[in-house]
Amino acid sequence: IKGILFTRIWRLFKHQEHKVIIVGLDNAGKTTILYQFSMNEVVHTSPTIGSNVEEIVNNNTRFLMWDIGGQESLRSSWNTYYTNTEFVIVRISVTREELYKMLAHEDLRKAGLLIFANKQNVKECMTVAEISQFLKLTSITDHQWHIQACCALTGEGLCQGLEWMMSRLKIR
Ligand SMILES: Nc1nc2c(ncn2[C@@H]2O[C@H](COP(=O)(O)OP(=O)(O)OP(=O)(O)O)[C@@H](O)[C@H]2O)c(=O)[nH]1
Ligand SMILES: [Mg+2]
Repeated sequence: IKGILFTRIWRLFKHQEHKVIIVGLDNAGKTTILYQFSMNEVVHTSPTIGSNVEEIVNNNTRFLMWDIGGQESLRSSWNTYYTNTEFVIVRISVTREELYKMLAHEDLRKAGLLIFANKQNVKECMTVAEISQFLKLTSITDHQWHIQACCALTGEGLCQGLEWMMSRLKIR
């Protein structure tokens, strides 16, 4: 136990475990994305009350991913997860105002922003270009950001999102 604790603390100390939060409106596919990352599997989900957390290891880089429930009543408590967050993954449906408010939060000053345009297999789904325009992403200059089309059911696009996060860590 002592050993495990020590490793954990050491890791935190060395910043080798990178905290990621996944936020977005309910039904966006956040939990599906989390378990695609951690198990390479589509799990049966029900609306998340509170949060789920999983450790994802990629090339010796450890990410601690928090998937936070997106129902309206839960959104006011998103900010309790912000401390030490290095990356935020969101699905489009967060409105522009909500997104900008979130990025302005002190605890997310240095966080990178990865936007998953999920459910690309759904016809009516907004494209990357439409989402970029809607969220006015090009006006975000104080955070590094990236938008990635994906489909959590097949896992398509998720790796590219993870790779972007890895590349951000390298150049810091
Ligand atoms: N067609 C399609 N359905 C998806 C995709 N990703 C997730 N879903 C489905 O969307 C529904 C909601 O997914 P969840 O992962 O539970 O959504 P959530 O964002 O965690 O929702 P909350 O926990 O309420 O915030 C589920 O039925 C998923 O199977 C996708 O890429 N394509
Ligand atoms: Mg969920």
